[in-house]
Amino acid sequence: MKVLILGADGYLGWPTCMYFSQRNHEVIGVDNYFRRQAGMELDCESLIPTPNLNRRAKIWQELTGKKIDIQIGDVTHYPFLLSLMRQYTPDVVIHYAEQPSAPYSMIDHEKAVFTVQNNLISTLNIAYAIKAVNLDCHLIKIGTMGEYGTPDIDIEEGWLEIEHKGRKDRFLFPRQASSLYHTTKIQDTDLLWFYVRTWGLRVTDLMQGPVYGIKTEESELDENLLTIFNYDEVFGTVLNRFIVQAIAGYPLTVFGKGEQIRGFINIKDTMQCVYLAAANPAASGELRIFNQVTETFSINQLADKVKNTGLTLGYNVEIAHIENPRVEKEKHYYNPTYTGLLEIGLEPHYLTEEVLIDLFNIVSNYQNAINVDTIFRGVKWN
Ligand SMILES: O=c1ccn([C@@H]2O[C@H](COP(=O)(O)OP(=O)(O)O[C@H]3O[C@H](CS(=O)(=O)O)[C@@H](O)[C@H](O)[C@H]3O)[C@@H](O)[C@H]2O)c(=O)[nH]1
Repeated sequence: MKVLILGADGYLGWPTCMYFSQRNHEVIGVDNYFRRQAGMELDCESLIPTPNLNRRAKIWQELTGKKIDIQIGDVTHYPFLLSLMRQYTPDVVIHYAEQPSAPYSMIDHEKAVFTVQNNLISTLNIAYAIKAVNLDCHLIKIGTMGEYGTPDIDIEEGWLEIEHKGRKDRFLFPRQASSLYHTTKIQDTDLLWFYVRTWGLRVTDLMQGPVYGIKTEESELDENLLTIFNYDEVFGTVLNRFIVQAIAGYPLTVFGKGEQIRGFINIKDTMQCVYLAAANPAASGELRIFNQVTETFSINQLADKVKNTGLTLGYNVEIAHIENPRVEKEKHYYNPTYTGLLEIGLEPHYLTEEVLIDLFNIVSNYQNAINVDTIFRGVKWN
C-alpha cells in the first residue's frame, strides 16, 4: 500500500509512519508542526525531546533501510494537499491532521475558531482531493468516542436502527459532544457521510477513546524514534498525565467525582487498529465505523491503579479530587460496543500492572524534565 499519513508529527502520527514502513508499505508523512508550535506558545512541550520529522525519518532509514518521505505543509491549504495527492496517488490516506485537544478548543475564541477551521477544512479538503485524484483511495479518519457523549442507552458502533411510527431506518448513532473539539469531530463525520452518499467515497471512521502509552515495537530501536509525550492539561490524556504526576509527587488530578467512565486504548493497539482498517478497506460508498477502545474504566479506577503501582515502586502517590473545570456528567451509564475491530483481528494489550510499571519506568528516565507548572492551568468550559 502507498499510505499518506497526515499529522505525521503527532502522538499517533509518527508511530503510525513507522508501523506501516516496518511492514514494507510506502509511507509519506505530512505535518505543519502545529503541535510543536502550540507546545511552545502554551509552554507545554513534549516530555520526551523528539527530533523533527526529517531527522526522525533519517534515523529510521539508517536503522532499518526503509524510507519514509516527509512533506511539511498545511492540509487546510488545498493546493498543497492536491499537489501531494497528485504526486503520490496514495491507496490510503490516514487523517490525523486535526487539532486534537478538548481543552485547547475551549481556551478562547481564537482557539475555538482555529479548531473549527483546521478540523473541518482539513477534512473537506481531503474529501475533495480524493475525488479529484482517485475516488478509490480509502480514507481512514480518527474520530472519537466523545462524539457519542455519555447517553443513557448502550452505544452502538456508529449506527442505530430506529423504528418510528411503524417504519424503520438506519441512522448515525445520536451524537452529543462535551467540548468544541469533540463537536468538530461530529461535524467531520457528517461531512464525510455526506460525501460518501454523494460521491461514493470509501471511509473508515475510528471512534477512539483516550490513548495511553509511549513505546511501540518500532520505537524500541532508538530513543530518538519515541513519539511526543504530553502530560500537561492541554495536550496530555488522563492516564499519561497521572503517571507523570505520580512520579513528580503531584497529587493525581481527578476532576470532580471521578466517576466519569471512558473507553481506553494502548497506543500499540491504535497502531494495530489503523493497520487492520487499512488492510481491510471500507467498500466504495461505505462509511464504516469502529469503536476503537479495548476496555473501560472510571477516572477513579485509573487513579487507584496508578496509585497502587506507584506505591509498589516506592513513589508517594496521593489522589486529589479537584473542582471539575469541564462541563461533563460525572456519574452516568456507559456501555459502548467495541467488537468490530476484534472481529477483523485486533489483539488487545490491556492495562495490566506490567504495562503500568513499564510506563513508570520510561517516564522516570525523563523525571528531571517534568514541568509541574503545566500540569494544571484550569481551562474552564464556562
Ligand atoms: O487530569 C485530568 C484529565 C482528565 N480527566 C478526566 O478524564 C476524562 C478524559 O479526559 P482526557 O483529557 O484524557 O481526554 P479528552 O479530553 O476526552 O480527549 C482525549 O481523548 C479523546 C477520546 S474520548 O475521550 O472522546 O473518548 C480524544 O478524541 C482526544 O484527542 C484526546 O485528547 C475526562 O472525563 C476528564 O474530565 C481528569 O479527571 N483529570
